[in-house]
Amino acid sequence: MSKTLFDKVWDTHVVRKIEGGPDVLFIDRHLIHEVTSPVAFLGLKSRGIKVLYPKRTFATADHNTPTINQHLPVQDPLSANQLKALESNSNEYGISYWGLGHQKNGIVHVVGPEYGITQPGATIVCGDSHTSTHGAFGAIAFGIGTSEVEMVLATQCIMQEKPKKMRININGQLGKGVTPKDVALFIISQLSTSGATGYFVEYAGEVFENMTMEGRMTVCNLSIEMGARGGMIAPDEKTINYVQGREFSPKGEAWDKALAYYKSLKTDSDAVFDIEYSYDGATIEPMITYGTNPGMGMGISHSIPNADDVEGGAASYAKSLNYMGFHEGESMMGKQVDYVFIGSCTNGRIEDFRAFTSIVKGKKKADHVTAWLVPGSHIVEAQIKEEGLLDILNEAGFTLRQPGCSACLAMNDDKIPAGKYAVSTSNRNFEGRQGPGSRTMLASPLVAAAAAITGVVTDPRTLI
Ligand SMILES: CC(C)[C@H](C(=O)O)[C@@H](O)C(=O)O
Ligand code: SF4
Repeated sequence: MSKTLFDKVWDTHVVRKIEGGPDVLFIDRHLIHEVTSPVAFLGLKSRGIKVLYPKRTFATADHNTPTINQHLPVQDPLSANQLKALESNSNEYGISYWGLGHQKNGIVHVVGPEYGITQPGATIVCGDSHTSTHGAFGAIAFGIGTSEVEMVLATQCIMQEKPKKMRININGQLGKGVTPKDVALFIISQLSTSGATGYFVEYAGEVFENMTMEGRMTVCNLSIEMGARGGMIAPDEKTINYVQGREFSPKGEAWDKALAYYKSLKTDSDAVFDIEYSYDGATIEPMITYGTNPGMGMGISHSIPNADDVEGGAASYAKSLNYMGFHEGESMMGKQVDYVFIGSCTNGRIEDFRAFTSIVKGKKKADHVTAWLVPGSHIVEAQIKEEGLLDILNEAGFTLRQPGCSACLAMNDDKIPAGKYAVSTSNRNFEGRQGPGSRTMLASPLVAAAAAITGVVTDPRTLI
């Protein structure tokens, strides 16, 4: 029978089928961080259970970590406790632990691919919704809850209902200044934040084929923001070149075997999806969000829609615009910007910093803008320095912080103050997401750079 990419990976990992119930899936790699793992370990301890395959689990500290002075002790007691718990649990159970200050430390979804933990055709889970990022490699990767983290630690398996299958096809060429982030925000604006609920998405077509691995990660990362269980892209030469030779990638004979598997990971031409959507890449503009969920996005040259033209209740639409201090029919161009944040597992990779730098080069940061530039990992941080980007950024009035989730969810000190406007390359613009009362406009690194230079929302195409 014809199979989709998703079917092929799923079926390879089913250890047991429960009649009328979920499948039991083997999990190849399990990523953990300080927020969602402590309670899972407590559960193991209370039941006297060991971690079945500690070498398949990898721990990094990212959500609560400061992005300056990482050599100093963490002040906030809750964060300090969670970080301590991650360290002691990892040590106790023989799990690789990349804590604060460790050379491999960084955002879980950035370091996973960098060290080859992420593999094509693998099953990857983490107690974190943006685990969908790893689908960029043709893996089935999804976020799980804390009780499931405990289940995976104990059994290396998880019980899952097989989701429905969606394919999103985008062909054509992207225009100038249109990045993978814009593609993702465009899709979410079309489907809404619940449009893919219950589905696992495959992204297909020229636009995704032409993307770099970093770009594919950005797209898959945002799958969860339209409600999907995850998103994936078939591995190709680019994927294989990226993966080969990384620390935790297979080597020697194991690599040859893996390669044969990777090459089989394509949707059969006559395979059927439960639903398909198709768009023309040439119609996508640089995007920006104007509301309080990632589906409230539009092409930067458009006007904020009228309540009548959007799905969902008028009352919640009005509440959202009111929170943002925006009005129906307005242009976003020229809107005040107080903060610019580039970073997160969505856009904290080297390519994002290259894009940001390409715009700010030879210009100066607007005086009133506070800019937080936060690399996703130490590798990204080192690349920024090695490639000379840091010099250009410093010259333009920017400084670089240390890796971590930072203002993406503001669990550390990087909080946008109440009422202030941030153009952010992260993934969520919920009320208070970047700090109590903060107002977030999600956008690409190019839009963020244009805002940082001009101090207002600006179409980056005018600066390229
Ligand atoms: C803290 C964690 C559970 C959460 C998630 O699952 O996504 C966080 O990473 C986020 O982005 O909101
Ligand atoms: S960078 Fe943001 S979205 Fe990604 S894992 Fe951290 S908090 Fe979650």
